[in-house]
Amino acid sequence: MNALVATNRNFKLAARLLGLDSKLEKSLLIPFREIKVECTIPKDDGTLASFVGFRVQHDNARGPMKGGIRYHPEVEHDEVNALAQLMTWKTAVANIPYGGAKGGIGCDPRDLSISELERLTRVFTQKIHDLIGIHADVPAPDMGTGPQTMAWMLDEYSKFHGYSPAVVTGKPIDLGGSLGRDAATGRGVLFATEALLNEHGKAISGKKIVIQGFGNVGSWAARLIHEKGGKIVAVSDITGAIKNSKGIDIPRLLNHVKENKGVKGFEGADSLDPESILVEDCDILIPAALGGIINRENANEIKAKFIIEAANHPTDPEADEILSKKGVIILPDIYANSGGVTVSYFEWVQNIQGFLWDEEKVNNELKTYMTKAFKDVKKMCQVHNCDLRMGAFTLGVNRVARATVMRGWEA
Ligand SMILES: NC(=O)C1=CN([C@@H]2O[C@H](COP(=O)(O)OP(=O)(O)OC[C@H]3O[C@@H](n4cnc5c(N)ncnc54)[C@H](O)[C@@H]3O)[C@@H](O)[C@H]2O)C=CC1
Ligand SMILES: O=C(O)CCC(=O)C(=O)O
Repeated sequence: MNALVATNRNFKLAARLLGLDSKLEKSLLIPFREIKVECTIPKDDGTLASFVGFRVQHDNARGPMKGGIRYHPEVEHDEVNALAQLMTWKTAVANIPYGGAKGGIGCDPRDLSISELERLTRVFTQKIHDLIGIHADVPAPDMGTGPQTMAWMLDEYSKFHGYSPAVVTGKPIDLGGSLGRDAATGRGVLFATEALLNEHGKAISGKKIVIQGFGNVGSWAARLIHEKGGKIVAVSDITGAIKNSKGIDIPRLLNHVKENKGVKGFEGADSLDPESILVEDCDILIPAALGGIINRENANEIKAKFIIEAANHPTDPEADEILSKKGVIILPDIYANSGGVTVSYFEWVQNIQGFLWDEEKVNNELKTYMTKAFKDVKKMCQVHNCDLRMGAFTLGVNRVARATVMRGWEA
C-alpha cells in the first residue's frame, strides 16, 4: 500500500475516534507547504547529473517544523508527504514543541563520491534555504544521511543567513551537535522496548531479537539491547542477512561492518535469505530500515510476539489487522523511534542557549520523555479502547488539533 494512503488511513481512524470536526480533519491533513526542487551537479568526471529534491512541511501548529532528510533511490512525493505527516504526530506524541516536516533527494548515496554528495547537499540547501530556519523548519539526518550531511547544510545555509548552528540537528559534536544524538534513536528504541516489556511483566534479557537494518538506528539498537542481555539472533542490511540462534556477538559485528561496509560475510553467523528475516523465529522483531515491508504478503508468517517499529511506517494497515488478530503487539513508529527527534530537540535547545549538556543528562532526559510518552499513549488506549498505534495517533492528533484550534484561522 502507498505510504501516504496508509498514513492517511491511520490519521482518519484516529480522527474518528477523537470525533474531530471534518473541516478540522481536512485542514490537519493538507500539508502546510510542499517544496520540489531540481538539483543538478557536475560529477567528478565532468558530466552532469540531475536529481529531484523534496521538503514537505506538514504542520507548524505546535512549533517549528522538524524532520530528517533522506537520500535514497525510492524518495518520491507521496513517501516524503507521509513521512512529514508522521513527524507532526511524532513530535506531538513526544510532547516537544515542534511540528513536522521531512525531506529527501531521490539518489543512491552509494553511487556518489564524497565530493559529489557535498555538491548535491549544497545545491539542495541553496534551493530551500529561504524556507528553513531555526524557528521555521529544522532538518536532521535520516536514511542515507548523517552528521557530515548536516555540517554541509549548516555551512551552506550560513552563507545566506550567518552562522546558525540551530538550523539543523544531528550535527557533528565539533559544530554544536549534541552528545548522545548519534545513539538517540536506538537508545529510544531500547527505552520503548523496556517500557512495553515491563508492562507485560517481561525483561529484555534473554529475549530473541531480529533486526532488519544495521545503519544508525539498527546498529545502535543492537548494541544497547545486546548490552542489556538481549539475544540478537538475526540481522540484515542492504548487503545481506546473517543468523546465529545462539546470539550474534554484536561488538564483533560492529567491527566487521566498519571494515566491510555491511553485515555480509560476518564469520560469527550463517548467511540467511534477506527476504526471510522478518519471519525468522524470535520474540521481538525490530524493523530499522525501509517502510511498508510488513504487509499482507508476510504478516501471517511473522513469528515475533512484539514488533518495535524503529523504522518509519514499516507496517501497512492490512498487516496491522492481520497481526492484531494473531495477538502480535506493535509499538508504533511515532512513539518507538521518537528518541531521535527528542534528542534533536535537546540539541536545538543547547544551541539556542549556548550551553552544552553532558551525555548523562541527555540520556536521562531522553528516558524521562520516552517513559512519559509511553504512559500518555497507554492512557489514550484506555480512553479509546484501541491498540498502541491508535493510542499514539489519537494522542498526537489530539495535541495538534488543540493547538490548531487555539491558534485559530482569522485572516
Ligand atoms: N536516523 C534517525 O535518527 C532516525 C531514523 N528513523 C528511521 O529509521 C530507519 C533507518 O534509518 P537510519 O538508521 O538513520 O538509516 P541509515 O542510512 O543509517 O541505515 C539504513 C540501514 O538500512 C539498511 N537497508 C537499506 N535497504 C535495506 C533492505 N532492503 N533490507 C535490509 N536493510 C536495508 C542499510 O543497509 C542500512 O543498514 C528509517 O526508516 C528512518 O526513517 C526514525 C527516526 C530517527
Ligand atoms: O531528528 C529529527 O529531527 C528527525 C528524525 C526523523 O527524521 C524521524 O524521526 O523520522
